[in-house]
Amino acid sequence: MSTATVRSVSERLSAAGTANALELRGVTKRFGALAALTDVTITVKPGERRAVLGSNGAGKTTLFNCVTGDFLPTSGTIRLFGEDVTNFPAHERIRRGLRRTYQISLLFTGLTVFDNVYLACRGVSRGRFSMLRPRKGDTLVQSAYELIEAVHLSDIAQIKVSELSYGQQRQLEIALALAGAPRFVLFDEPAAGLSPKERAELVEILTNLPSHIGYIIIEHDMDVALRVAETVSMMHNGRIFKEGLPSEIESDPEVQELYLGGGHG
Ligand SMILES: Nc1ncnc2c1ncn2[C@@H]1O[C@H](COP(=O)(O)OP(=O)(O)OP(=O)(O)O)[C@@H](O)[C@H]1O
Repeated sequence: MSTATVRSVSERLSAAGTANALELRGVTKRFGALAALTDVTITVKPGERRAVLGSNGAGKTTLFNCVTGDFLPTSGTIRLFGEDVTNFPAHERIRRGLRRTYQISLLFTGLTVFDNVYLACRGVSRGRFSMLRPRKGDTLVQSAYELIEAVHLSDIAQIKVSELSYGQQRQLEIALALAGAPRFVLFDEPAAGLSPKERAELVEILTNLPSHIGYIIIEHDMDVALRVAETVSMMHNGRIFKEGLPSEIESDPEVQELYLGGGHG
């Protein structure tokens, strides 16, 4: 890692607060006899960008589902910005600044890019049941346009989602996840199905997110993951077996054997 990168990372971390963004301690999740997660302990600092990598069935999605509250862990604790949220429902975690994207699309394809983002902004703000049309000067309108710009879709803000390319739809999904000023985002395979050009754009979008927003990215594309993450956790069979900097992970023989050479994905 270069000196410039190290400096910008530490500056960002100190600007983002003191409590850890996310802390998992001894998290186990069983489905009947199957342990999808076993004794998972992870600490992510505020503003930190972490990749969680591992082969199919390693437990990555289950990890996300435990963090969001879609699943309750069988044992262990989960803290979000210092608060124990282990038994909190998903909406309480969203209120505390947690967001996620999904592998499946949740877009309204008959609406425009702007309408999708505006509705997401309304959905996480007060007065969301108002039937009034958005007005110029409305702060939510401004927020929606800022998010659209952040994901490089300004030129097509008034285009219907059904007319967007697959890559543009994935970019829009990132904008939806960013609605309502999140502090921590879980990105679930955002590069899946993207062309090389779209992947490069994704890398740019993620690396240019506001500095206080930390995230975990699950990604099968090692190249994307290692470029957008500052730290990496490797999973196998429901356990974290290695953590390190992208450069350390990339050159680690055990990782190479289990993941890079093992026909993952
Ligand atoms: N709801 C569920 N009920 C039963 N078993 C489940 C459930 N969800 C996940 N599993 C099992 O838990 C294990 C971990 O699955 P998980 O989806 O978390 O892995 P993953 O690392 O996300 O894999 P992939 O990269 O293929 O998405 C797998 O053996 C899977 O079959």
